Parts: sequence; structure tokens; C-alpha cells
Amino acid sequence: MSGIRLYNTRTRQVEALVPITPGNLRMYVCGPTVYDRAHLGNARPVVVFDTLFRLLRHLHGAAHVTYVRNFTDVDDKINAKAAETGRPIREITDETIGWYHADMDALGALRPTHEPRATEFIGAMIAMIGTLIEGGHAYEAEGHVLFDVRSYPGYGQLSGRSVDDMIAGARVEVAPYKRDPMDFVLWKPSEADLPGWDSPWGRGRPGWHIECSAMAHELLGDSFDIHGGGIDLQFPHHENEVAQSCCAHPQGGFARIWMHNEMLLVDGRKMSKSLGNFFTVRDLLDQGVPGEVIRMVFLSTHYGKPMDWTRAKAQEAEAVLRRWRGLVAGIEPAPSPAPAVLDALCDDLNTAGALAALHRLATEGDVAGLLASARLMGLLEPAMGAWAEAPQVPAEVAALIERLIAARAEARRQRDFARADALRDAFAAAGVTVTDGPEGARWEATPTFDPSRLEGLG
Ligand SMILES: Nc1ncnc2c1ncn2[C@@H]1O[C@H](COP(=O)(O)OP(=O)(O)OP(=O)(O)O)[C@@H](O)[C@H]1O
Ligand SMILES: [Zn+2]
Repeated sequence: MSGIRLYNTRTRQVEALVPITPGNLRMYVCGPTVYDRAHLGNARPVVVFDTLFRLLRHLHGAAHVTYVRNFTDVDDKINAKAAETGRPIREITDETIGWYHADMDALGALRPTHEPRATEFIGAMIAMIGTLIEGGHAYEAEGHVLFDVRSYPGYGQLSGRSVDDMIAGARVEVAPYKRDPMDFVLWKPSEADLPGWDSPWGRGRPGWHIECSAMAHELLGDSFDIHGGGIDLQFPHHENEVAQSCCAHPQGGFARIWMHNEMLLVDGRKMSKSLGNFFTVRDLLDQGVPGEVIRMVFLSTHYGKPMDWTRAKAQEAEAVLRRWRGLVAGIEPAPSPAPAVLDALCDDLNTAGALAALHRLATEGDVAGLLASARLMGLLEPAMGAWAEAPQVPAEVAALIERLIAARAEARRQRDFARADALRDAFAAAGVTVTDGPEGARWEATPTFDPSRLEGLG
């Protein structure tokens, strides 16, 4: 086997992944800012880097791979949400992290080795900013600390632009306290009503970029193997991370390989909160699209290509997964994944090629190989298959269930609890779960579905 090759945004070529420290592969991926449900675009890097994480664990052993994905839990968008809702920040961030875990678990994403919260690493950020000031790479002005981009000759290398081009092309915030318009904030003052920590520069809070540099350094060291995130973060976020980390720890190289996933688009534009053209992962799950289907749709396009979400893609993925789940029922997985699947994944994470290889295994009847290989990609896991076992409900039975749910609601309104309870018991006997929610009751047929138990109730 040839080992993993990955496209490195920094060098603009495909390179072999050779661990910096044998037996200790390290990956950092920028995680979410936690103030709202993740939209489907936010899930793309999760699935992409989870698939890479699984491949690395397979090749190097689970104990030899460290994957860090942070939570940005100090940010002006979070402050705005707290001001708007009157809720405590910690309550908002805790709730959002809970949602994030539930939604990404549903996509079959493994939890990273470490999920640091930025607020737990403020000390490391302050120390790093201090080092940058001492080294002549940052300066204090009007309670702010700014990074001096002209002090780092490598600035712009990751995104392939010169500082002067960036100034011309980017919307940079001009502020009187900046020496250069490209200089960016490491630390900013906090008014009394905003979260703040004591620092040598007064009570304040960190800028977004220093959060990732400090957490990556604390958990992974001066140099590590892979840094990932969406291509929308390449500039300025990742360019700034490189500048901060390489200037504070010049003995290290920070990230060796930079990997960027392309965007999930809606009508040709990036799905994003600011454009308002988004739907959440939870929306799809609530509509009955299984997490495994969402994962398969992502895997069917190479991470380096833009893609969109369509109903047709979801239906196609669902049909394939249903067929494969039928084929592997009761089968033990082969001891190892098929070489063709591994080769495709090692080739710059060619997930579309790997899925094509899965199709060939299915056609050739190698179901044990299909199962082992699919599981390497986070598909056909037993825990994710409940949806595929759910029986198909004929339209007239579905209509009967809807009528009975309405009848139960009516019985409750009439305080006819005997009738309401009889209907509840009948649903249970028929293997239909009914969940009451804010938008009314939702129902689902379970594997023990037996519509005959509903006869004579309507
Ligand atoms: N449309 C998209 N397609 C793919 N990845 C995306 C998309 N939008 C955001 N991401 C990625 O999601 C991850 C989490 O980002 P974050 O929580 O900062 O959201 P965001 O970029 O602020 O989203 P938005 O732009 O909608 O506000 C990042 O790696 C980012 O690159
Ligand atoms: Zn980051």
C-alpha cells in the first residue's frame, strides 16, 4: 500500500503524508462558533475530516492519531445572540454544543480526540500574545493588541497573495490604531457588560484567529501534520493562524499540510448564515432524511469540489443504502477493507472513487468486503441503520394513522381519557411510536409494525 497523499493548499501540490513524529499523527480542524444550529454547509467539513480521521486510525492505529476540533465559544456573534435573547452566554454555548454533538453524531461522525472550548485556553492565548509582542510581531494600541503583518515576510504565502494585493482586494477594517490596514486584532478591550478576562493590556477578550493558534499549540505542539477547515477560512483566518504561530514558535513549522474542503452551495452561492440561504442538519433529520443518507451524499463528491444538496441525490443515496443494507444483513464484515477502497481514499481522499469501488463489491457479491469497506467510511454502521429497517407503510395505513392521531387529540380535548388511552395502547400494539412536539404529533413505524392492530379503530 502506498500511503496517503493529500493536496496541500500551502504548496499547491499533492504530497505524501509522512508523520512528523512516527506513531503520533496530529490533525487540527477549525470547529464551529457556537450560537446557533449547524447548517448543512457546516456539516461538510465534519464528514470530510471524520472520513480522514477514520482512514488515519485504520492505517496508523486509533491510539496513534490525535484529532482536535475546537468550539469557538467567545465571539461577537455569541455576544449579540445573548443581548438579543437576554440569556446567559454559557447557557447559549452549552445548548449549542449539545445540539452540535447530537447532529454530528447522527451523521456518523466520531467525536474528535479533543474538543477544546476557547474560553478554557484564555491563559495560553494571553501568553502567546505576550510572546508576539516581545518578538516585535505585535503592538498595543488603545487597549487593543494587533499583529504587525509587515513583521512576518511569509504573510500571504498560504493564500498565494502579497500583502499589497490583499489590501487592494479585501474588505479590511481600517482603524486609527492600526499601523497597517492589514494588521489584525489579537486582543480587544471588553466593556463591562461583555465577557472579559484580565490581561497585561486590560480587561478584554481574544480575537478569533489567536484562539485556534493557541489551542493547536497547547494540544498538538509547535508542529503538526494536518490543518483543516473550509476554503472560506483560508484567508484571512488561516493566513493569520500561520503568521501568529510561526512568529510565536519559530522553531516549529505549525501545520505541514493544509487541507480545505470546498463549499456546499445553494443556487451557486455558499450556504451561509449571513446570506440566509441555509437549512440546518436538524431540519433534514426532522424531515426524515437519515443521517447516513446525508453522509453518503457528501461522500459522493470529492471534498475539493463545490457541491449542492438536491432531493434527487438524497433519494439515490437512500435507495443504494437500503439495497446494501439488505445485502449485508446477518453478514460478518471481512477482516479488512477492500484494497480498491483504501487506494481511492489514500488518493487525496477520493470518496467518490471509494463509493464506486463499493458498488463494484456489491455487484461482484463480495458482501463481507462491502461491509468492512463501507464501515471504514462511516456507512452501514449497525447503530445508524434503524431507518432502513423501518417498514414501508402503505398510503392508506398512513392515512388511518393520521386520522387516529387526530382522534386521540380530539378525545383529549373532550377529556375522554378512556378513548385517548385506548388509542395510545393501540399504537403501541401496532408498533407505531407517536411523539408529541410543538408542530403537532409525529409518528414512525418501528420494526414490529403490525397494522392489523389498528383495524376497527378508525
Ligand atoms: N457552505 C459551506 N460549505 C462547506 N463548509 C462550510 C460552509 N459554510 C461554513 N463552512 C465551514 O463550517 C465550519 C464551521 O464554521 P463556522 O461555525 O465558523 O460557520 P461560518 O463559516 O461562520 O458559517 P456562516 O458563514 O454560515 O456564518 C468551517 O470549517 C467552515 O469553513
Ligand atoms: Zn481556526
